[in-house]
Amino acid sequence: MATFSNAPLDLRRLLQRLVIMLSFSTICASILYLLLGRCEPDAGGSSGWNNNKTARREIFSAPDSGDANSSGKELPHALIIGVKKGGTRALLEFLRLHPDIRALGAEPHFFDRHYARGLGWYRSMMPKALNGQMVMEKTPRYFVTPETPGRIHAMSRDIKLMVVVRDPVTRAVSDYTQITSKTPGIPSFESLAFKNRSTGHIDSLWSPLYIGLYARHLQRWLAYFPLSQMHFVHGERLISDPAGELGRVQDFLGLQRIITDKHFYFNKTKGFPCLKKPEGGSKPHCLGKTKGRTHPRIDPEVIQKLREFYLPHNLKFYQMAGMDFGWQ
Ligand SMILES: Nc1ncnc2c1ncn2[C@@H]1O[C@H](COP(=O)(O)OS(=O)(=O)O)[C@@H](OP(=O)(O)O)[C@H]1O
Repeated sequence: MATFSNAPLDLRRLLQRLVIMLSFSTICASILYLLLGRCEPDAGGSSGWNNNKTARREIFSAPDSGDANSSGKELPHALIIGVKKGGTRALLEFLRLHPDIRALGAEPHFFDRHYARGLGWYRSMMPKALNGQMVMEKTPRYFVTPETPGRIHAMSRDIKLMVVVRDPVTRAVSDYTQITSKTPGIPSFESLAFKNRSTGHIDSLWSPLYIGLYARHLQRWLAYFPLSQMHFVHGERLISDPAGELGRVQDFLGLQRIITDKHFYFNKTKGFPCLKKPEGGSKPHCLGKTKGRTHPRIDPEVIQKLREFYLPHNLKFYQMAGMDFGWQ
């Protein structure tokens, strides 16, 4: 009798337990579903964050690690790609005065020498930047390294590229001066510039001369980037009118013109414009001894021959750069 009268109560308890167990398993299934990522929108979905991530992955072909800006560091938005001995250090040091620019001091040589280290390494080299600050570096060898344009394009197709252009003949002499400072006693500029001096056959593959074949190098960049993404800085004017050149560079970078005349003074001893107050410093500052070396005297006939050699080759370059360099 007692067993019979307790039966509905047991049934109720059993039902209650069943309901609790069912709810519990539904919750577990939902959690599992979420953890397995089944809730992601489909690939064609319009979630901005997700799409951006996919796009970033696609454009980076070098090995990468970690998300962008995970440590306040970002890949560059602009690069000074050349030319060697054009005035690239001066341009970088001047640009550092701008509060919206963060620039790496050393040359990382990522796209020409250390590409295998991957974009994670490259990013880790960059200075920390605040949101909205432009990150940049300079490696003058990029301009003449064949693989570089494609690699930079694979990282970012929107990157802004700057090239400091100097008279190719003076540039060659400057390059040679640097080589002799490191390796004294090498043959003269005049003898290295020619394969055969008596026939006048110029050795265009000699590195100091090869770098000055601006049109040839630019052609490789134009296979990846439109001319509008490149800005040519006049190397000689960077010395005679640094504020003017910097004004045009700031316009190109889409930045406010903050670097002006008031930042520079002409140091007569150095013979170059110097900074009244460099970034992070309080005293006037000129570039070091390796900038502004005294060039050796070169036979004027050789200088003339080199000018004649460069002119037809680089004419197209001067037209495309849209500047009157004055030494064409
Ligand atoms: N403000 C200022 N101070 C000193 N030097 C200046 C400046 N502006 C431009 N220049 C010229 O820069 C030339 C060196 O170019 P780079 O910095 O591109 O050289 S490097 O490729 O990084 O070695 C360097 O070449 P040389 O004169 O042959 O040494 C300078 O002529």
